[in-house]
Amino acid sequence: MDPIDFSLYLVTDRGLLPQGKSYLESLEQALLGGVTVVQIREKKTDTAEFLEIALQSKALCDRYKVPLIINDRIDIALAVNARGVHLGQSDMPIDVARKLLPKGFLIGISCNTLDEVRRARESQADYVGLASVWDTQTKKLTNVPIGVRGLGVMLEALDGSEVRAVAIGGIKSTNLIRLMHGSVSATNHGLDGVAVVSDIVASHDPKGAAQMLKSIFIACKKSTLSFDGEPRLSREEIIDKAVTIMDGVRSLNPLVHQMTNVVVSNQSANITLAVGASPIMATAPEEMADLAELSDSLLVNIGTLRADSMQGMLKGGYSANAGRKPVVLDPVGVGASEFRKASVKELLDIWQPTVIKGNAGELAALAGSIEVAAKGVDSTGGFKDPVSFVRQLARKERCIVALTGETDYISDGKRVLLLKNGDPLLGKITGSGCMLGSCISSYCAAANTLANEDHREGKLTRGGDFLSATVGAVLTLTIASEFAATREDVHGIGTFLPALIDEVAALQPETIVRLAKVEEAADS
Ligand SMILES: Cc1ncc(COP(=O)(O)OP(=O)(O)O)c(N)n1
Ligand SMILES: Cc1ncsc1CCOP(=O)(O)O
Repeated sequence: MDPIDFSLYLVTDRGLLPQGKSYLESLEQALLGGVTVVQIREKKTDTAEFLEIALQSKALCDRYKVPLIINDRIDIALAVNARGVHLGQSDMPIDVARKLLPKGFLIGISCNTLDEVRRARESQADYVGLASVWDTQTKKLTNVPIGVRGLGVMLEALDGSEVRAVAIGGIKSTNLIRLMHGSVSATNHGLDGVAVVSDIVASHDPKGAAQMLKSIFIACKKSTLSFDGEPRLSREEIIDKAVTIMDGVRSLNPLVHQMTNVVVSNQSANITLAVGASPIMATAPEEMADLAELSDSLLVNIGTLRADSMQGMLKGGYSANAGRKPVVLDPVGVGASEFRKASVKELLDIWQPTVIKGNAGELAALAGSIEVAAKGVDSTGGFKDPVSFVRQLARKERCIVALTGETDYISDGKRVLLLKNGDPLLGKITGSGCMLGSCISSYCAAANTLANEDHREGKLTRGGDFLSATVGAVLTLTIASEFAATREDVHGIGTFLPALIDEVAALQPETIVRLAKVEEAADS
C-alpha cells in the first residue's frame, strides 16, 4: 500500500460549518485545496448517522485518492473499509485494536506527553497526533497545551522509528510558519504533517484555506530542515562579514523597533543612533502590524515586563516574523519570577526569535537548567561547559544564541565562537547588556536587508548572516568599551557611559579587524 502523505490532515467537524455550506460541499472543496488525509470525527452522532457520513465521505475521498481515517470507532472504520482509525488515550489500546484490524490498517494515537509518545512508539502506532499545540475553541482540552517548543522533544523520541507525527490544536495559516520552525527537534526531526479542523471547516472558502495551509507547510518543510548546507566561513571571513554589516548599518540607517525596559530606554535609543541605525521605541499592540512593515528589525527586552506590554510583545514578534524581519529576544531577568518565565515561554510559543542574547543566569533559566543561579537580572556564576550549553540551546531554539560575560559565546547550533574583548567597566554600568541587544538588532536589520532577497515562502527572515551580525555587534560594543575606559575624561561609570556611546560612533571597521579577539571552539 502507498505510504500516506500526512502533510495536510483534515479533521472534520460538522458543527463548525458556516451557514449555508453543506458538509460534502465543504469536504470536496478542502480536497480540491490539497488536503492529503481526512479524518471523520463525529462526537455526538449515533452509529447509523456516523456510518452514513463515513460512507459518503469515503466515496468522495476515493474520487480524490485521499485516504480516510475514522476517529475512535473501529467498527465504522472496518465497515466503510477506511484506511485507518484514530484512537485517543482512553480509547481501545493499540495492541487490542491491532488484533481486530486487518494487516496494513493504519492506527494513529493522540499523545499529549513525552511518555505517551514513547508508549505509542513501543506499541508500534503508525502515527501520533501531538495534541494540543495551542488552545482551541474546537474541543474542550483536558490537558495543558504542549506549546510549539514542547513538540521538539516529542519528535526526538521518534528518531529512528517509522512512526509519523502530526500536530493538532489551534493550527492556522497565520501561526503555521512559527509551528514549523519552532517544533523541529535538536536532532532535526520535523513534523510529517499538520492536522487542522476549524481553519478549514469553519471557512467560507475551504479550498483557499487548504491551499494556503499546504503551501506554507511545503515551503517550511523545505526551509526548516536545511540546518546544514550554508558555506562555512573562516574566523577571518566572519570578522570581515561583521564589519561589512557594520558599514551596512551606517549606510542603510535601518529602523530598529525596540520594546525595551524603562531603565535603559534612553541609552538604548542613543546606542542605536551611535551604531548608525534609527530607533523607534513603541509598545502598543495596536501599532505592531504597521511597525513591522516599516521597521527593519525588532528587539524584545523583558526587563520591566508588565501584563499589558506582553500583548504588544506577542503581536510585535508575530508581525515581525510575518514581515520576515529579524527578532532579537533579550530575556532580562527571566529566572527572577514565575511571571517572567511563563511570559517568555508564551512569547516563544507564538514567534521565532532570530537571536537570543542573555547572561548565564538568564539563558540557564530559559533553558530550564539550574546550573547557574541569578540574582535579579544578574548572574551569580557561569556554566561548567559554556560551549556545549550555548550550542545546544541554539539547536533547541533554532536561532543564534549569544551568551554574554567576560567571554562572550555565540553559536548558530553548529559552531561556537568565543569573543574576548571588553573592559570590565562594561559590566559595572546598568544596561550594557540591553545596549548590546540594541546593537545586535541593528546589525541583524542590516544583515537581513543586505541578504539576497529570498522570495521563498516559509522563511521568517530574508536569510541574512545573523551569526556574523551578532559577532559584529558584540565586537563593536566591547572594543569601543576598551577605548572608552582608557579616555582621560572617564573617571568611573558616570563618565564611562557617554564615552562609550561616543566611541561606538567613532569606531572604524579596520580597528575591529585589528583588535578583535575571536576564537572558535572545536566542533562537538
Ligand atoms: C490527528 C489527531 N490527533 C489528535 C486527535 C485527538 O483525538 P482524541 O484524543 O481521541 O480526542 P477526540 O478527537 O476523540 O476528541 C485527533 N482526533 N486527531
Ligand atoms: C480534535 C482535537 N484534538 C486536540 S485539539 C483538537 C481540535 C483542533 O481543532 P482546531 O484545528 O480547530 O484548533
